[in-house]
Amino acid sequence: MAVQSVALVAHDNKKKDLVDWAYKNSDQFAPLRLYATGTTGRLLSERLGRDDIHCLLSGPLGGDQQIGAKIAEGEIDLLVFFWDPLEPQPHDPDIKALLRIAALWNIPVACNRASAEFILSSRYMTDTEHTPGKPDFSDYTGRKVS
Ligand SMILES: O=C(CO)COP(=O)(O)O
Repeated sequence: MAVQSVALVAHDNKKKDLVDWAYKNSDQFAPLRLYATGTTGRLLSERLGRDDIHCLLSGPLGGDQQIGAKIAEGEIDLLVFFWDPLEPQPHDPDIKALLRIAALWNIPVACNRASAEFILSSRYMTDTEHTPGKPDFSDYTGRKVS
């Protein structure tokens, strides 16, 4: 399964880095469905000249949770989240929840430009034979609860 949809998220001090990186790779992004939290999405739309980015709510207003829900529903194949390790965020529980859901559903996550470059240059980006392996939660969902 090739990557078809990507979520892009960045904290304020990292937005320039993310937008510059996305612009540099805009040819590779062209065929991909893009999702983003509100402010990140607005900046990306302006810079990439795309009006088809699915801009959700701003992160602190629920956007991180919206992205997490889309990951759980299988709508997002890759998360690029340049989070800021030096700045406390008011919605820290939402950030943690988003990263947890991405780990739970086994999707690749890039947390900075270096990891984003590794992932974007991976042959798995376009390999239709490769399946990242969706986890099987049937033991959990079918468990006995008295
Ligand atoms: O806060 C964010 C991620 O946690 C990003 O939200 P914005 O893109 O709306 O700034």
